[in-house]
Amino acid sequence: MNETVLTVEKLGKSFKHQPIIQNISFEVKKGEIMAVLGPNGAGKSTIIRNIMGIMYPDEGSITFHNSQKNMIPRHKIGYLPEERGLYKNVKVMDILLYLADLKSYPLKKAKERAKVYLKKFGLEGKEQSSIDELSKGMGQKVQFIASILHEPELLILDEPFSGIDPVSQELFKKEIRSLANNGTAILLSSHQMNIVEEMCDRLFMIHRGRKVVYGSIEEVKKTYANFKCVIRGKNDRAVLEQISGVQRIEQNEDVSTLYLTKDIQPAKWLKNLPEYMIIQELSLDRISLHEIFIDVATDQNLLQEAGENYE
Ligand SMILES: Nc1ncnc2c1ncn2[C@@H]1O[C@H](COP(=O)(O)OP(=O)(O)OP(=O)(O)O)[C@@H](O)[C@H]1O
Repeated sequence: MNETVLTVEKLGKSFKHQPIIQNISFEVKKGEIMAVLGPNGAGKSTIIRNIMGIMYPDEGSITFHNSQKNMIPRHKIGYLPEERGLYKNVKVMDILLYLADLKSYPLKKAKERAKVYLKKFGLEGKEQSSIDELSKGMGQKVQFIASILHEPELLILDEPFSGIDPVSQELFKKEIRSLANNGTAILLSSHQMNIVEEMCDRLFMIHRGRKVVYGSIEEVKKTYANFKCVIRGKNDRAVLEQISGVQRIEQNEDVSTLYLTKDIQPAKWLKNLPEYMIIQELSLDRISLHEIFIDVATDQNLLQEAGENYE
């Protein structure tokens, strides 16, 4: 088991006596990508700001390795805030070196790494351009480079993919994965569920400031009905209700969606479908993280297996 880099324990924060986050506990381990998810206003940035010391928690503790609060070594943390923006009239290389220097990172090494990363992100030749001469996406790339230049042990990325094109998204994804493979602990907040599903190891989902889901992507999917089967064809609900392994049925005109219990074996289940069923089209897919998110965020709680209480 990898060593724990960040421990957030029972974190609580209120604004004007209104609780914003409550009893938030999770860990980020060396070499893993942990996602913090939740609908707008759920409290993701508040958690991140408390970790970064931009805000102080009312309750709970934040531990980096074994050191708490003001002992947290800031130079070992990289942070890409939700609010983008670097000094506008400063040159790209100058800002990168200045920020690395603030983290006490050696100048020569910072310059070498800056060149490598600028090339990687297609910004070769832009070293002497000022930030306001760059496009928004280019500026974001520079800010991302600034967050990783000093080789942080913990990297916190608040919505790293917002506002960047699909090609650049691939570059970001590749780089984030490679940093994790080299041991960086990564905490990432994003609204793009497909990306989270694809690249994160574990996730922590909050809703109205409280934990709703925490675990590996696999564990989370197991907690929710595993597969869904979509059938096009006019079938009576009564017929569908007799099929074993069906947890819940949704019908919309001729399309029926069957949410299946997690104990079914897909091939066996398909084989046992009644012969008299009308099937024009059929698909069997895993529930996506996107669907789980919508289920949680809209308070439906329909996808979670009946009787399960996810802890
Ligand atoms: N400084 C503040 N004063 C008062 N309320 C605040 C402050 N900062 C955040 N809030 C409130 O706390 C709640 C959580 O905000 P937060 O920015 O953490 O959400 P989020 O999950 O990051 O949302 P989004 O996905 O929209 O970025 C919101 O209701 C917000 O209005």
